[in-house]
Amino acid sequence: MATSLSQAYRDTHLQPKHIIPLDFDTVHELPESHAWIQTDEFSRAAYQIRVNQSPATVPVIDLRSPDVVELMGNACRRWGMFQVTNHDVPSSLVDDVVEHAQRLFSLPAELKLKALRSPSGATGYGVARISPFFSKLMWHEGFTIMGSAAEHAQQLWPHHYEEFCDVMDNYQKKMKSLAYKILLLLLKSLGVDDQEDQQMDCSSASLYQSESALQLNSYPSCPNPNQAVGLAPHTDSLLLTILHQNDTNGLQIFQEGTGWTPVPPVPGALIVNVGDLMHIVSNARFPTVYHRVVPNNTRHRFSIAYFYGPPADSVVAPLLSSSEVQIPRFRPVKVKEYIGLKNKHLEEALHLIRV
Ligand SMILES: C=C1C[C@]23C[C@H]1CC[C@H]2[C@@]12CCC[C@@](C)(C(=O)O1)[C@H]2[C@@H]3C(=O)O
Ligand SMILES: O=C(O)CCC(=O)C(=O)O
Ligand SMILES: [Fe+2]
Repeated sequence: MATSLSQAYRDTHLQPKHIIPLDFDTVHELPESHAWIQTDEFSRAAYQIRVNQSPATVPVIDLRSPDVVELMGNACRRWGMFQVTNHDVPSSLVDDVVEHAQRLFSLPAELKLKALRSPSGATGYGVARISPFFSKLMWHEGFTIMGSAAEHAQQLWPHHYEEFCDVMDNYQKKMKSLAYKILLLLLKSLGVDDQEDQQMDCSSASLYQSESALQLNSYPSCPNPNQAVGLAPHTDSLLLTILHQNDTNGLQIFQEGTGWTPVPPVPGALIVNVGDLMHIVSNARFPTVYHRVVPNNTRHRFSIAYFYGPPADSVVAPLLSSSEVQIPRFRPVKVKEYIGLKNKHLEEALHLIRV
């Protein structure tokens, strides 16, 4: 039987102990558990490097631009990221998703814990999946949806869970078609134009089929943001991530030589970033983006991340364009095998499949 994405995550869970989010409503100073400043992780280069104050910023691209393929290709090669406008996702739908996320995160802590993602689960309320890799906790709480959210939403709102599920389903449908559109444009910019050619090669992923996950993120205002971490630096694992952020700064990307660059919210735009699998498919022509979230003293940040990837049972391999001579930099890897490697080795996973 085919493995679903959620099964692939369940199969390789790595959570020795059950970590639960802080009850942010009741704390007025930064607890020891969330104070990163004295840890090795905090002083490692990635944290120390200054934040670029007047940086070049990731490009904002109009999806209807006649040069969209070139613009996106350039942005992905240079940044692994861009923001997109004219994406046809109604702002009312985005607002609806954010409102439901806000409603969820403002529930009392003991109620949210009823929908806790179990250590071996995929869907539900909880800390970021990467949390066990760090000795301190993040100033963050999340709600992950893989497949149906009904079971967990019902634990929160026994009689009114359907509306939440409908909104999340609608949003995922819209995201899916946007992600597919963007994937085709990116493949075109990589010189892989021919869908038929590719599908004949049955060893490579069926990039034209997909699975996805939705992550609602909440970063409450933080009493001591300079010593805390909203979301620790990481790369996203799948092909593409499409992110909405509310009007509160916090997202930063890391680039060699430049350091951390903020990605300020652009009203109405969605952020698109390259994930590890796209890095593999592009044969490292597109970098996978190392990013983090820093907390804010006064404002509550919310973000909605949609992760788009091929089916868990399919194989991903570098797609080499016919017009350039290239040597594959990665061996072919099954999506679920890569998820397993990532869940075990985090950023080392890509090195393990390098050839
Ligand atoms: C489909 C995905 C993508 C996941 C795992 C799973 C569902 C939740 C996603 C996140 C969301 C928060 C950051 C991250 C790093 C995390 O800890 O959970 C993401 C991770 C990934 O991109 O690897
Ligand atoms: O909140 C953000 O802007 C980042 C979220 C993120 O990186 C993720 O969910 O993977
Ligand atoms: Fe991310």
